[in-house]
Amino acid sequence: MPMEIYKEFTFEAAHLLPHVEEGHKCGRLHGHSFMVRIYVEDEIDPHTGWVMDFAELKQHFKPLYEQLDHNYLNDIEGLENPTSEVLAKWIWNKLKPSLPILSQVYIKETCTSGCIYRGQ
Ligand SMILES: Nc1nc2c(c(=O)[nH]1)N=C([C@H](O)[C@H](O)COP(=O)(O)OP(=O)(O)OP(=O)(O)O)CN2
Ligand SMILES: [Zn+2]
Repeated sequence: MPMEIYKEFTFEAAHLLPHVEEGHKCGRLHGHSFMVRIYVEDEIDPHTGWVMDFAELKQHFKPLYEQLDHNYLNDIEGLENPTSEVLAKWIWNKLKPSLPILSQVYIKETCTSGCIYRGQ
């Protein structure tokens, strides 16, 4: 029976959304405390009793965290229009090749807004 586990990260970043209509609040430079959850799904290893060490999951996300945290997202290649949806796909595409059991990327941009991406 497969099990899904996750590791949660928070990072601070600034952005603006370049394609919103004139006067939209998100067209102005502003920042968020983003929350990201990385989910993986696989069988539980009968010896370790886990799907994957949470610390290993953290290692996978570390290079992306370093790129994102305290940065201006629009300057990052692939994040020129940094909506939650674009960010979720960007993280997915970066992680999936080295983390094939990746099952979901969850982004929380504000207390009340976010998105979930499960690949195509
Ligand atoms: N589908 C999307 N809509 C919006 C995104 C997005 O990434 N995807 N982003 C924004 C802004 O970046 C904004 O910072 C977050 O939007 P919003 O939830 O409207 O922010 P508030 O905290 O001001 O929400 P209230 O519930 O109205 O207080 C906009 N839309
Ligand atoms: Zn925003």
